[in-house]
Order: sequence, then C-alpha cells, then structure tokens
Amino acid sequence: MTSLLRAVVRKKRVVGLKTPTETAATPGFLHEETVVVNSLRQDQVVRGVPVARIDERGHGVVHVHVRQDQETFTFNYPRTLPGEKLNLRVGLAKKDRFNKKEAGSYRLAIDERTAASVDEVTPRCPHFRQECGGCAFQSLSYEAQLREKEKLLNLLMEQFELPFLAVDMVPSTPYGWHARTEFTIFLRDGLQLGLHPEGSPIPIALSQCHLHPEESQAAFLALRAALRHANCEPFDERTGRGYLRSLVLRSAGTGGSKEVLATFVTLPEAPEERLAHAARLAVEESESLKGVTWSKEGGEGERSPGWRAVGQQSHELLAGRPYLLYDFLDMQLHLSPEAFLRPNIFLAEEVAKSALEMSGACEGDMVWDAFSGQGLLSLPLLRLGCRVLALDRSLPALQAVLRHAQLAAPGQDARIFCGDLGVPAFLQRLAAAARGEPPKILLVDPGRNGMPKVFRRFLLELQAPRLLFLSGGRVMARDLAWLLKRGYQLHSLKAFDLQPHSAKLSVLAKLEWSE
Ligand SMILES: C[S@@+](CC[C@H](N)C(=O)[O-])C[C@H]1O[C@@H](n2cnc3c(N)ncnc32)[C@H](O)[C@@H]1O
Repeated sequence: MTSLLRAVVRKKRVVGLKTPTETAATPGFLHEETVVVNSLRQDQVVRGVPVARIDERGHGVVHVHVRQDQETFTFNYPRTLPGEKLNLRVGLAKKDRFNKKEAGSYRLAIDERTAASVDEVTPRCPHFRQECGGCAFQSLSYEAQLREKEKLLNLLMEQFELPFLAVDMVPSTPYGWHARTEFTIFLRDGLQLGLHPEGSPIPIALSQCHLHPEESQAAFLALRAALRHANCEPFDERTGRGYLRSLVLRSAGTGGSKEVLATFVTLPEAPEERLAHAARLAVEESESLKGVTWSKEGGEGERSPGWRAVGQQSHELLAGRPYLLYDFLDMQLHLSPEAFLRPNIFLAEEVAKSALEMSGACEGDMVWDAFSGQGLLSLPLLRLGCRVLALDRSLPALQAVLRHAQLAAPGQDARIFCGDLGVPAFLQRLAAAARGEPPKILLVDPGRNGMPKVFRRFLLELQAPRLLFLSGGRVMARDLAWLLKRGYQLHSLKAFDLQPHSAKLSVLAKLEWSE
C-alpha cells in the first residue's frame, strides 16, 4: 500500500481539552470534517461533530472552528472511531479574564453518539468493552486501522517538516500476534491476572486475550489455576502483604506452532518453594508452556500502583527450560526471557529481512548494531559475511547475540560491547573504537524513548555512510528531523504494523550521510 499526498496542515497553537502538540487547521483552511460554530457557551450542545482521525494514543480527534475566536480547536476522545458522529456538550467555556481578545478555552464532553463509523466492527474480545487497556480500537476494521495509522504517520512527517516519501506498509495478522505481555497479578475474589485501563491504577481481571496465540491462552489459564492452587499471594498495595507482582508471557513460533515461556515477577522475599510448585503444576498442565522463570525485580522501590517490570535482569529457572525455541529465517534460535523480544510474532522476520535489503550491505562490511537486543536485526547481515559489533546495555541480550552469531555464522567476526548509549563516557570509548575502523552500516533500534540526545550527537561524529533507523511515532519523527537537519538524507521508508489495535506503527528509515 502506498501513501497518498498528505493533507495540507500547518503547526498552530491550540487551546482546550487536547494535547498541546496537536495540529489544527489554519484560519482560512478548514478540515473537511471541521464543524463551524459562531461561539461556544456553557451547556450548549454542538451536534453531529464527526471524528476526523485518530491521535497517537488511538483516541478519536474532532475539530471545531469557533468564529468568535477565529480559531479551530481540536478535542480528543478515547474509544471513538473515525467517521463516527458525536453530539458534544460544552462543560466549560472560558474567556481570558485579562485579555478578552484571546481565544477561549473549552471543555466538550460526549453527550451522545449519533452515527456509527462505517468501519466499525464487533470487537472479538469480551474485555474490550471493559476498556481493559490492551487495545485502543479493536472495534475498528483492520483495513481502517492501517489507513488511519498511515494518515497519522503522514501528519507527523508534515509536522516535523520531513520530506515526502512514499511509504510501504507491511500489515500483520490482526489477532494472535502478541509475543510479550505483562499481566498484573492481584487479589479480587481470589487471585486474578489482568491489565490496566489507560491511566488507571486499578486492573481489570481477564479470562482471555485474543492478541495472543491460542497456545498462549492455554498457558495463561494453566498458570492462573496453578498460582491459585499453590496459594501464591499477590502483592497487595493497600496492606503491603504478598509478593507476586506480575506474570510475563512470551511466545514464539517453532515447527509450525507456538510455544510459551512465563516469568513470575515478584518481590525479592517471595517463597521459592511455593513458586516452583505452581510453575511445575502449570508446565505439567499446558503443553505449550515450555518453562517458567523467576525475576525478583519487584523490589522496594517498585511497590507503587501500576508498576511495570523493566526486564534485563537475570532470572532463575523454576520449571521446564529457560528459553523459547524460535524459527528465525532458517535457523532455530534460543530466545532469552531476559532480553527484548519484538512484540509481533509474525513480522519480526520480515523486519530483519527488510533491514538486510535496505542496507545494501556487502560481504566484509563493518556493521554496528546499536540497541541490538538479542541481535535479530543484524543476524542476516552477519550471515551475508558482514562483521558485526553489537551494542546494548543488557548483558543477557548481548550474551544471546553471541549464541545466535555462533549458530548463524560460526567463526564469523561478531563482537559485543556492553554499555549505556546515553552516557558520554561510553560513547567516547566507542568513538575511539571507530577511529580504528568506523562502521559502514549502522543499525539503530532504540525502543520507545527514541535516541538519547548524546547518542544523536555521537552519530554526527561517526558519520556512518548508511544508517538504518527503526522507531515509531513522535520520537521517530523528532530523531529523523534532527538528523536530516545535520547532514543525513532520507533515502527510503518502510512501515510495519507490529501492534494491531493500537495507534503504534514502526518505521524503518534508511538514511545516507551526505556531507
Ligand atoms: C527495541 S529494543 C531493540 C531490539 C533489537 N534491535 C532486536 O532486533 O531485537 C531496544 C534495546 O535497546 C536497549 N537499550 C535501551 N536503552 C539503551 C541505552 N540507553 N543504552 C544501551 N542500550 C539501550 C535495550 O536493552 C533493548 O535491548
């Protein structure tokens, strides 16, 4: 699928109940979906306002132009779909007390939904209506989701004044794709596994999740039953009693089916024997569950509501085996539960193949894989005959890189360097290494926070001829814009829908150093 020309929008200050970085239509140009009113007064109902698009959280966006203010206001509503029409009630209408000429600030709440979106479908999951926090818009058809994400990407590119390029979109299978989910463990009529609705510290108890492969569902039920049977105690935030914080499920495909690895995340003082008993019961019960590991991450500082595991810690094995078998390209890898796992089971291979293709690499090229995780992006390059230096702050991830490299290309030059790519002292050591032999190809896959600022500056020093950058959303546009203003040129883009039913889209960009 190829993107069409972007809508003509420019950056403008916006006021009201909205994210401050949203764009609004400029005066004289109104979005097709903009509703125009003369003024907004308390309790007034603005009728039939269409949802124009989604925002970066997957919330529906509406535009209301107020003639009196000569301004277009943008409002965002969770769980609304593009094409849906809303009656909006003005809850707050306020003029600046000191400067009456300033535009007002308004709060508009949904009074009624008057027309459904033509793209609305019945959500597959019973928990979606409870706003379980797993999906932003399971009720939007998958084709419409892709369309909306592409629109959002184009809008971001426009906002950050990035050059227009056609984007290849790679869709996913919309269900059964999830490779890693962390469920909160809590007490509510017995032990429950659940997720948090957006912005809420109170989890929803789940009985199933369709984002997971079926094999993972069986493991989920077996683990919940085993934890209950072994009388394992969830941590209770009100009393400080208990020790179980969360359950992480990881899945990967091998031999035509999927297998699952679970991790119990607990406070350090959790009783090993009881956890091991639950783990053994679950592994016996569920054929797809190949092992259970234990991470004592939930220490003193992590007792707050809504706490999430950050991973990268060493695990202990409680039952079964401590790795997942994963058929990747034509190799069988051992994936470590202590390192990053790309969220989409179906597309991880496609992302790595695309990186290889877009890199234009040749045998013997020096490749640096920054934020390497377990090295899945650079493995195909290693097999081609490139030399690879993997960089990450996670030692378990780098140890997996060496294991994978040994399997993919025995004897080939694969090295690791463990450190924080946001720390100047580590970057200085890298700069010294680059003076020996600079990388010809640099892979950069920094995760949700994008590139640390000092790392971006380091890239200018490094001047790698080819840079492949995998990222998403606003941080991706920010980092791209920064690099393009300072000597890199954008060559091509490819987008992967790694997380269906969310607004997230991952983009692989190829840049070339031009100075
Ligand atoms: C999105 S994952 C990359 C995955 C990997 N490229 C792959 O294909 O599987 C991000 C990785 O960056 C690492 N990381 C995050 N921040 C870092 C930092 N400041 N310095 C070094 N590594 C970092 C994490 O440990 C994680 O392995």
